[in-house]
Amino acid sequence: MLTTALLQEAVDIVRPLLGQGKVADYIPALANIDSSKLAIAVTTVDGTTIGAGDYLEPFSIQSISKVFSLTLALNLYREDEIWSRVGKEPSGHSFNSLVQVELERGKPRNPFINAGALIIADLLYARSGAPKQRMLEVVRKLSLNPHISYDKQVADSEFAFSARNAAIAYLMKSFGNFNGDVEKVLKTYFHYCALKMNCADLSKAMLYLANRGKTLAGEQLVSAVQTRQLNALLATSGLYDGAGEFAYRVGMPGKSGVGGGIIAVIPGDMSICVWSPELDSNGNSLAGTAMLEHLCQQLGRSIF
Ligand SMILES: NC(=O)CC[C@H](N)C(=O)O
Repeated sequence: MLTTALLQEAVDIVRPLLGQGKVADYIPALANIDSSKLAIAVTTVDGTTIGAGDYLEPFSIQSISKVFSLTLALNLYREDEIWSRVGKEPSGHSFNSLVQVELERGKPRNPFINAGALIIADLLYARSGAPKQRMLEVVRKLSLNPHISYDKQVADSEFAFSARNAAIAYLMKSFGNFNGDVEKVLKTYFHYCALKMNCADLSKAMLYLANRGKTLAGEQLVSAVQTRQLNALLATSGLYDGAGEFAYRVGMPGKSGVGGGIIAVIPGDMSICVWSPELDSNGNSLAGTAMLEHLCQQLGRSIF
């Protein structure tokens, strides 16, 4: 049964794994994080949120933001306008790979690797006035927390070390698959990555994925069919090159970020967020995955 005690048990059981992973160090703002943080929160479709560990402490959500941006794009564009520019297939390459973009002539495999998320940011930049402000409004509304904000230091630091993402964007531009000004779109993308949220905020914000598109506040954000499609993409591509391992061990649609957060969903039931900053070799939270594995075993739940 889902109880706070079960969540506390998940936190306690993975603590010995600390030290086995590696904190993201491509920018100083992330490298300096306290690697002993451990947190889990769950929001159920009846609207209840429970948590354990450091679940009220905000962290950098990083690539988890790619779920919000794709959702926003689905609100602003017809499906064919999105899927003509980015695919729906697992990449089989690291999340920030350039090679595949070159080989596949500028069309990224899916919206959850960096190249694909940059296409989505390009779309949002083109059609939503003030795309940074819009995103803030959306996540604040989804999590019922008006205090969520961007971590300026992380956003600026990402931009200062943006060579690889800039290279990906320019390469896509060279193939005619990138319309906006690269630096402006990059800044938008980095701000999304620099959103600061805690596990409770994220589990609440992702409830629509477990609730046929309906948010915690009761609004229909995307249709039930779009929700199913989002979950399918998360199950196949949300954990990058670790998606197969994650499906095997956890068996839920999910999305990770290099800040050490992972969100996961049991459709019809609950949305979950875990956080532990140390990452495995695919860039997914090592102890976070183990917490989810423990939870799904104890609950006897999986989508498979
Ligand atoms: N996997 C991630 O969380 C990557 C996000 C990171 N800001 C990047 O663009 O490289």
